[in-house]
Amino acid sequence: MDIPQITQKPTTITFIGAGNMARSLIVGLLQDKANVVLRVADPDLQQLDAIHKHWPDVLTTTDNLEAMQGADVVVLAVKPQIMCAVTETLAEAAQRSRPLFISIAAGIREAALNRWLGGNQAIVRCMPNTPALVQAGATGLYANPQASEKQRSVAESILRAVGITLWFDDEIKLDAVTAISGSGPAYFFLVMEAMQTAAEQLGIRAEDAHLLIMQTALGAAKLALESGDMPAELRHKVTSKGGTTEAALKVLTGGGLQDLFVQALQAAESRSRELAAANS
Ligand SMILES: NC(=O)C1=CN([C@@H]2O[C@H](COP(=O)(O)OP(=O)(O)OC[C@H]3O[C@@H](n4cnc5c(N)ncnc54)[C@H](O)[C@@H]3O)[C@@H](O)[C@H]2O)C=CC1
Ligand SMILES: O=C(O)[C@@H]1CCC=N1
Repeated sequence: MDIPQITQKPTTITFIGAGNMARSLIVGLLQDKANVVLRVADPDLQQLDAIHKHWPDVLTTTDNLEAMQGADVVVLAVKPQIMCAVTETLAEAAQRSRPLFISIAAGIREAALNRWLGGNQAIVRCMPNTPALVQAGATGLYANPQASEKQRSVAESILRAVGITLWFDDEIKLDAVTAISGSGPAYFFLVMEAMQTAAEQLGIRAEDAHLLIMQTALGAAKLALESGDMPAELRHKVTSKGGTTEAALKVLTGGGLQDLFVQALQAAESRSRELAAANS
């Protein structure tokens, strides 16, 4: 991967928080053989050990400030509920060293982060999703005016190591992105679970049903991505007149599936706004 260098040296990226999302980004960066030095800080020694065992070159520490020293990029990968407490302890150092901050936290606005970090910081907010764990993520990004073009490129390169990226000029759009792709994997998993239960009720063995459903989900996504046809067109191609698919789709649409999705995504978007208001 071609990470644009902020300095002539490798880009030093510090992760504050060594959980699932941080680990997926670390794997992506290492697999891409990016010219980076990686550091991770987390108070949980088990999390640090898990990283050290697999990737001994990644520097690990329980001290956030130590990890941040001299870093070009600081990725804030802790839960939203503790973001305020964590960033306030980084503020003094941030005012001196002025790294690029990348926040992956759901529902924490740039203005709040900036204030907690002492103000006038370069910040990129991202909304990734869990398929980042297998380098198939989708991430929406927003940069504040303090972030330079080079810093935006660095942020994009880091997130591109785990999937596709899409920029938004308006931060508020990240609430919708959270509802669509941030939470989105859960919607598809729910469909898989529902199909699994139904298949077993039709007398198919659990492991056989699982295999058929996973491969069908993978195949449908691949076809939708690669065929050039829109999903509606692909659906029509599966649906023979008077056939089995038509019988099933009648039940799903008759039950109000499309409207349920509108309501579900609206609920997720509103919740993202509520979280932002509660953490501002
Ligand atoms: N799970 C998901 O689907 C998505 C999560 N996110 C965001 O990613 C962020 C991280 O989520 P996960 O990785 O799933 O959580 P996680 O719980 O796996 O990781 C959080 C890590 O932060 C560490 N931590 C706690 N206190 C700390 C402190 N004071 N300093 C440094 N580290 C500390 C914890 O020990 C833990 O290892 C969250 O803000 C979440 O909103 C964003 C998009 C999708
Ligand atoms: O459910 C949540 O709040 C987080 C944000 C997107 C995915 N998980």
